[in-house]
Amino acid sequence: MSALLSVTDLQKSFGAVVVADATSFDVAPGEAVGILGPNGAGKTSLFNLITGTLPADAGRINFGGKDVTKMSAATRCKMGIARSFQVPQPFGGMTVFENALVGATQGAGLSGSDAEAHALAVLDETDLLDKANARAGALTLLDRKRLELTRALSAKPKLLLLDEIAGGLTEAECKSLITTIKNIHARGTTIIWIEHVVHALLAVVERLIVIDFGKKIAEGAPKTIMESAEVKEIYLGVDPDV
Ligand SMILES: Nc1ncnc2c1ncn2[C@@H]1O[C@H](COP(=O)(O)OP(=O)(O)OP(=O)(O)O)[C@@H](O)[C@H]1O
Repeated sequence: MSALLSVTDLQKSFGAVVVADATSFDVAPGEAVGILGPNGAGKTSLFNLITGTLPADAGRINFGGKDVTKMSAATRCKMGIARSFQVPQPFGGMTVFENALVGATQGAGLSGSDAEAHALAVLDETDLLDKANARAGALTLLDRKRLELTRALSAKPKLLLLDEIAGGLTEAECKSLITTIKNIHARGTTIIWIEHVVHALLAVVERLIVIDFGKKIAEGAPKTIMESAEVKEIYLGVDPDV
């Protein structure tokens, strides 16, 4: 099956800081892929490049068989790429429902009762329905994370990019979020998930990509990757000879 997302020889630097160094990988429709790497490795920058908020210096991004490298972030969102942010970015003065409605209208292109019905269905899926009328700025951290998920999902994405959505949660909160993400994946949404909470990632993804200094240093089955000496050394700071 052809890839939903194809990243080829992607290059991006901020002065001397290289955040994407000849990065290439494919993601198949329906797959869940995890991205690991130390702080500052370029993981969030990779999402910015894929969503189009950051222009690439060189290389190509194909989505759904189309070259989107030069397309705007708004166009890519309408084509089906949506993300959650590491630091939740709700419209704080709006209600939870209104936040979901923004994604349904602006991202998914729905209007009227169709947009409202979709926003409510997503809030049900993300367990926020009982807080639909709460002001987004007043939510707990878990619910702000759930709202990030809601905002992304309400745009009806084919590809959902999750940026450290489990960070800062308690074990119990993390477990409940994993269940929600598993359900989203099970109904066919393709996921790329950046996460430092490794056990959360491993509960969902089928493949791991590890990046360091903008370079892909490993890619493969989660078990193989987590056991590789190179990854232990670079990512976990473990000396393979000890
Ligand atoms: N707009 C920018 N201008 C200059 N430097 C930037 C910019 N955005 C990111 N950087 C730098 O690029 C590097 C990679 O940042 P990025 O946020 O992509 O890393 P990350 O892997 O997501 O890190 P973390 O795990 O801490 O979130 C960092 O050194 C960061 O300071």
